[in-house]
Amino acid sequence: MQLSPSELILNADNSIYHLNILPEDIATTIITVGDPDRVGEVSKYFDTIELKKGKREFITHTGVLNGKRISVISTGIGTDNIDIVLNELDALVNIDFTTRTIKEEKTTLDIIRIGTSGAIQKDIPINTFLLSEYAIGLDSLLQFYDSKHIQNSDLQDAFVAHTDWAKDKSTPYVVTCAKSLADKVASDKIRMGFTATNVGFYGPQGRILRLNTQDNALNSKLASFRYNDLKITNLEMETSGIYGLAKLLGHNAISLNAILANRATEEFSVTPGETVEELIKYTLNKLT
Ligand SMILES: O=P(O)(O)O[C@H]1O[C@H](CO)[C@@H](O)[C@H]1O
Ligand SMILES: O=c1cc[nH]c(=O)[nH]1
Repeated sequence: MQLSPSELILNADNSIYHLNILPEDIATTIITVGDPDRVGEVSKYFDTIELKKGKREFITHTGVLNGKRISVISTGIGTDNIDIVLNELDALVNIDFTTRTIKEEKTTLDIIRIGTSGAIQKDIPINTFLLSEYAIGLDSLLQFYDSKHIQNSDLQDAFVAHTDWAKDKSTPYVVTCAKSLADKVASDKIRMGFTATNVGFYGPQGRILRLNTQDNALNSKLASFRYNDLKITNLEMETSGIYGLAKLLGHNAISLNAILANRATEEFSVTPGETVEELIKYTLNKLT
């Protein structure tokens, strides 16, 4: 079936609509970062850079490090942007732009998020590196897709009961990382975690500046939730969407978090730039 111009949207140069890149512009190993300025912080370590392109918050650099071709792309903030980035990355490798048809033979991408995050457990020190083994999406992205088969409904039901989750909010979904990729990047420098992804930085992460929240106990309920030996470790804004869509589309994804805030101890890193830089160097070293 041919995908129509309103569904698969290509620019005049045949690049994909938002990312503004061509199929040949990306490697099969892709690092995602939230902040467009972080793209250069990653690609400055490449031995060679073959491409720099961008549009809106979606900046892409592709290059080679130690013989391995890598792309780094900024997603901006939130799972709404992740919907765009994951679908367009997949289209770049798995849809033929000339015939507008889905390719018979699929390409699998390795997708590695390098992002920042806030811990909700007291015992997670500032500047920790954390790999999200599990993610719980408090956003609604995955619920728009045929995705029940990749959700962990028992865990979700236990979470909804524990937190007395308001019906006005979307139903939480639990998804997991790609174990093979996690094994490649993990070490004793990385703490494994269970990441909660939410739709905002303030109210949805329990921050109160001037506005009161619907549930002032949200973060303490997240922190006290237990399921077998699992407990929620940290909060950020992309991981559940990346894991959910990557799994549905047949890609491998992991999310690495530089813990800059601890919400339980009310601390924030005094060296955020250095911590993110260390995580970038660590990740590139493991990938190449
Ligand atoms: O540092 P990045 O990758 O943007 O990740 C985290 O930081 C942003 C909020 O400040 C959100 O995108 C959150 O997920
Ligand atoms: O607390 C934090 C820190 C970074 N990013 C988030 O989303 N939350």
